[in-house]
Order: sequence, then structure tokens, then C-alpha cells
Amino acid sequence: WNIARRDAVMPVGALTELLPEKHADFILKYGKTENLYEYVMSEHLRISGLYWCLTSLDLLDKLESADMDLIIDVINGAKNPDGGYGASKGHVSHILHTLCAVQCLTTLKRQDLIDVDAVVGFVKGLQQADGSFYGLNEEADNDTRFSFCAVATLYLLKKLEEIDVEGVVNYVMQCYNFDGGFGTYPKSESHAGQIYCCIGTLATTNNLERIDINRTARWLAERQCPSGGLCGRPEKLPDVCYSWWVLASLAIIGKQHWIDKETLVKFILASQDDELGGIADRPEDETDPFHTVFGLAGLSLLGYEGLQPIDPVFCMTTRTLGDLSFATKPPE
Ligand SMILES: CN(C(=O)[C@H](Cc1cnc[nH]1)NC(=O)OCc1ccccc1)[C@@H](Cc1ccccc1)C(=O)N[C@@H](Cc1ccc(O)cc1)C(=O)NO
Ligand SMILES: [Zn+2]
Repeated sequence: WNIARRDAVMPVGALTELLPEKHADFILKYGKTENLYEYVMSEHLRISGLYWCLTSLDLLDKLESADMDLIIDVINGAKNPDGGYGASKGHVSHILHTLCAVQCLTTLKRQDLIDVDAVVGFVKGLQQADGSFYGLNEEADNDTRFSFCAVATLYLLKKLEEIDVEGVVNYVMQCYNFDGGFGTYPKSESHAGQIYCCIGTLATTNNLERIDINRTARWLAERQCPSGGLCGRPEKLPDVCYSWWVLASLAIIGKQHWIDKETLVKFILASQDDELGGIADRPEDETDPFHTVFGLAGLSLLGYEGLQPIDPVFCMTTRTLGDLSFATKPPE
């Protein structure tokens, strides 16, 4: 019998080529027009939105068209006295947005604007006795996402030794599940986004040998649907952003070839909008900068020509990262 599996429908006449100019124009619109307060630039996500827009332009080799002064003003405006960065001006510091700020300033080659000791102080202050990290001091939530944000931020500043690395690695390993996946907390259900964060933490600290690579790769490869798209958990619909969370995780552990490349490329290309530009979460949906950057990054990992090579751990181009780029060689 044919078990009916949830999947996206590939529309007839879907796009089969990438439209780089369209996507560059779509992204630049968010930086220039008055409607800065589109959801991506809305207060609670603005600095994340800048990271998605900058990385998209970097992938398209169009960084020079970005409004550097405006971007630097927004990032500096989000900096707080505690050394961290908030989502935008007047927002409390959060480890997520502190990572985005460091990623943006690294991409703009302006790490000179970062008060490194202040950022290190903010991040260190969030580490708990069990090695985990809070996202902000005001909330007792040690989601494994925040472990990755802490490790990635300090690695980009070459200050990884300032935190208890053994501690955060032990906490991440407590979240490793029998099915080869990782969850948000110990004993939580496996989720592709958390797997990306946990594998990224292990790769950055050279601890990939602590997991069962084949078991984890199997869980990830099983996320590919007949449409070619990847989903975040069993029984979920495929979604372009999971082209990144799942594929980048496989790339980091050297098992990217377990995914069928042709059908995934087709799925991402079919999710473009040839009128407005940008990439959506799946074909026929509305495009946004979040799915645009993760769609382009996924295509870059798949070797799509015309896109800058991307680092699977940091979701930043290898050109931008230079010697920071993680040529992650999986353990033999
Ligand atoms: C807050 N958020 C999400 O919850 C998205 C929503 C979504 C998009 N497509 C399906 N759902 N989900 C999401 O990012 O899940 C992936 C993920 C979950 C946990 C850990 C890492 C990745 C999105 C924003 C968004 C909201 C609504 C619609 C589109 C984008 C988001 O900001 N995600 C974060 C996820 C994240 C957070 C921390 C990290 O270290 C890495 C990634 C991000 O990409 N930061 O740069
Ligand atoms: Zn998505």
C-alpha cells in the first residue's frame, strides 16, 4: 500500500532557474523604502532581519549595494550597556541578537565597532552551573539554541576559551536522543533546528566524535519528502528554511550526499516569486527575507552556480569568514 505522506505540491510551470537580480532587489527594498517596519524590520526581529538581508546579499555577491551607514546605525542603536545587543533600539540584550550583531559586523568587516570584552562579559554571564546558557538574564530558559549562539559568538571573536566549553558540550550531549536527533532540552523531542544548533556547537568545539554520525545522518536524511523538500520533524510539511537546518547539519557531519540534490534544488527554485522576488517557505507562498537567505544558503551548499560558497556552521560565506571558516572534516 502507498502510505500517504504529508507533502507540498510542486506546481506545473514552476521556475527552474534562480533569479539572482530579482532577489537582490527584493532584499534591498527592505533596506531602503519607508516600509522599514515590514515584519522583518519590525522591532522584535530587526537585527535578525539585517543578518538575513546582509547574508543574502553576500551570497549573491551584492554586498556593495547595501546601505552600510544605515545598517551600522541600526546595529549600534541596538547595543546595550550590559555588553549585549537587543532586537532593536531600546530592547533588552538577547544572546540571539548578540550573535546576529557580531555576524553582521563581521560580514561588513567592521569588527572594530565591537566592544569585545563587553560582549564576552554578557555571554559569560548567561552560562549556568550545568553548562547551559540562558538567552537573557531575565528568563530562565536554557534552550540548546542559546548554547550555539554563545559558542558561535565567542568563536567569531576568537574568545571561545572565556567560557566553560566542557560544560556546554556536556549539556548539549544531555539533549542527544536515542533516535540520533537533539531536542530543545534534555529528553525533548528531536527537531531539525535544534539538531543544527547542537551539531554546530559540537563542530565549533571539535567534539563531533561524541555522536553516532550515521544514526544522526539517518534521522536528518529521513526528513526529505517525495517533493524533494525537507521538513523539520516527521509528519510536518517540507519548508525551504529546513533546506538549511537539515542540509547544513548533514554537511557538517560529512553526509550531505544522503540527500537527493536534484529534487531539493527543484523544490527551492519552485519556491521563488518571479514577480516580487524572494523565496517563500514552499511553492505558491508569500516570500520573505528569512526564507530567501536560507533558500539561497541551501542552494549554495548544493553547489548552485553563481552563489558564494557558504560555511555550514555559521551560515556566512567562506569569503567573509576567511580563516574563521570551519572546514569541518568529520572524524574518520
Ligand atoms: C523566530 N523564528 C522562528 O520561530 C521560525 C519560524 C518558522 C519559519 N519557518 C517555519 N517556522 N522557526 C525557526 O527558525 O525554526 C528553526 C529553528 C528552530 C530552533 C533552533 C534553530 C532553528 C524565526 C523568525 C521567523 C518568524 C516567523 C516566520 C519566519 C521567520 C527566527 O528568527 N529563527 C531563528 C532560529 C535560530 C535561532 C538561533 C540560532 O542560533 C539559529 C537559528 C533565526 O533564524 N535567527 O537568525
Ligand atoms: Zn520555514
